[in-house]
Formats: sequence, C-alpha cells, structure tokens
Amino acid sequence: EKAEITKEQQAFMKVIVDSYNRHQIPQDVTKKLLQEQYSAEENFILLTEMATSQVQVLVEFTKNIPGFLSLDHEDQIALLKGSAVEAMFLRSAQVLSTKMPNGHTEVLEERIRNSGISEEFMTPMFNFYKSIGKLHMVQEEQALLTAVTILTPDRPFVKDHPAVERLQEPMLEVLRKLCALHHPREPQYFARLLGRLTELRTLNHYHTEMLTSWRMNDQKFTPLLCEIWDVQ
Ligand SMILES: CC(C)c1onc(-c2c(Cl)cccc2Cl)c1COc1ccc2cc(-c3cccc(C(=O)O)c3)sc2c1
Repeated sequence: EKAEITKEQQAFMKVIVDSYNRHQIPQDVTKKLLQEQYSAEENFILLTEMATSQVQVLVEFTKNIPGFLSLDHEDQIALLKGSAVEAMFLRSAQVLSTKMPNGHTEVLEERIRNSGISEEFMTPMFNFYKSIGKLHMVQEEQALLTAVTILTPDRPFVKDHPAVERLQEPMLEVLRKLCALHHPREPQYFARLLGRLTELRTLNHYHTEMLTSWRMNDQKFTPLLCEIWDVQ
C-alpha cells in the first residue's frame, strides 16, 4: 500500500544516509570548538573554519546523491551555491538540538552568539534552531531533508529545472513515507518538516546581510567560502 517503503526506495535511502554519515567534519577540526579561547575574533575564525570544512563535506555528500553528477555541470554548481547556507543551517541545527556527548552543543551556541553577528539576526536564527529541535528528526530524515534542500529546482541560475525536479521528487516521496513511519501519531509531521524549508529560505536573506556586516568590519573568509558566497 502507499505508505510502504519499497525495496528500491530502501536501497536509494541507504545510499543517501550512508553518505550523510560518512561525510562529517573531521574530529580534529570540531574539537577545536572546545579548546580555543572565547573572543569574538577567535569565535569568528573557528566558525569560518567549521563552515569551510562543512562546505567540503557538503560537496562530497552531494556528489553521492543518485543522479546529481549526471546533471548539467553549471546546474550542479548553481545547486551547491544556492543551498550551501541552508544545508549548513540544517547541520548546525542538528548539532545545537541534539545534546552532543562531546559538549559541542553548548560551546557552538556560545561561539555563534559571540562572533560579531548582530542581535537582529540572533532571534530568527535561534528560533529556527528551536523549531528544528522540536521536530526530533531521526538521522534518515536529516539526511534526506538535506538532500531535498540541495536538489531544490528553483535556485538562482539553474537552467534545467525539470531535471532537478526529477531527482528531488523520489527523495520527497521517501521522506514522506519515513515521516509516516517514524512519527505515526503526527500525520502533519511531513508538512511541518517542509515548513522548515520555507523558514530556511528566509534565513538565506538574513545570512546575506550577516556577510555584509562582517565584511564591513573587514572580517576575512576562506577562498572556498568566498567562491560559494560570491564575496570579495
Ligand atoms: C564563515 C562563518 C563565520 C559562518 O558564516 N555564517 C555561518 C553560519 C552560521 Cl553562524 C549559522 C548557520 C549557517 C551558517 Cl553558514 C558561519 C558558520 O557556519 C557553520 C556551518 C556549519 C557548521 C557545522 C558545525 C559543527 C560543529 C560541531 C560538530 C559538527 C559535526 O558535524 O559533528 C558540526 S559548526 C558550523 C558553522
């Protein structure tokens, strides 16, 4: 019946979830969050290192999404550039909402709150983090939601929308079934999950302003971040 996850959907999901678990920021990078001192300057430098490492992880994860590498090459770049910030909000939300055994949750929040981001962005950012936390997503949902976010057809400069939709649709279908499976008493859970994707879009705009205000204070980013965010 409709809700059953088929054999091929199971295999499809396994590829994405295994890739999501395989591609993580290396321990020697994330453990710095616990070690370095807490100045706004040091926090910004650490968060820049995390974001840079996260983009590298994201690229590797994306290359393993079935069908992604057969998309037009320019569209591949457009999808990565258009979804990087949203994927990183999802990743940092996961760290902030799951009490990480290694204490990353507390230190990450502290460093984000004291890294030169102006107050006006703190509220929407941490509201998002709270709303993601309340969903108590299982790992498969996190992996698929990230893949669905990356394969969003209407990113700037994407030429072949239908080709991206053809990849996103099966993932949305598996995600819908997963939600029914893992949250049987919440029939609206899938809809709430997709609602988070809308909230992510608004965070993109805030993030663009965050970048501008950081650059006004002459904060430096890495070459990879400059490339993905079209700065400097
Ligand atoms: C350039 C830098 C200052 C910046 O500019 N905007 C943002 C941003 C901020 Cl603030 C918030 C949301 C999105 C963005 Cl994009 C950032 C920092 O972005 C990141 C991106 C990913 C991760 C993953 C982490 C993380 C920690 C522990 C464990 C793990 C883990 O995966 O185990 C991951 S921290 C981290 C910081």
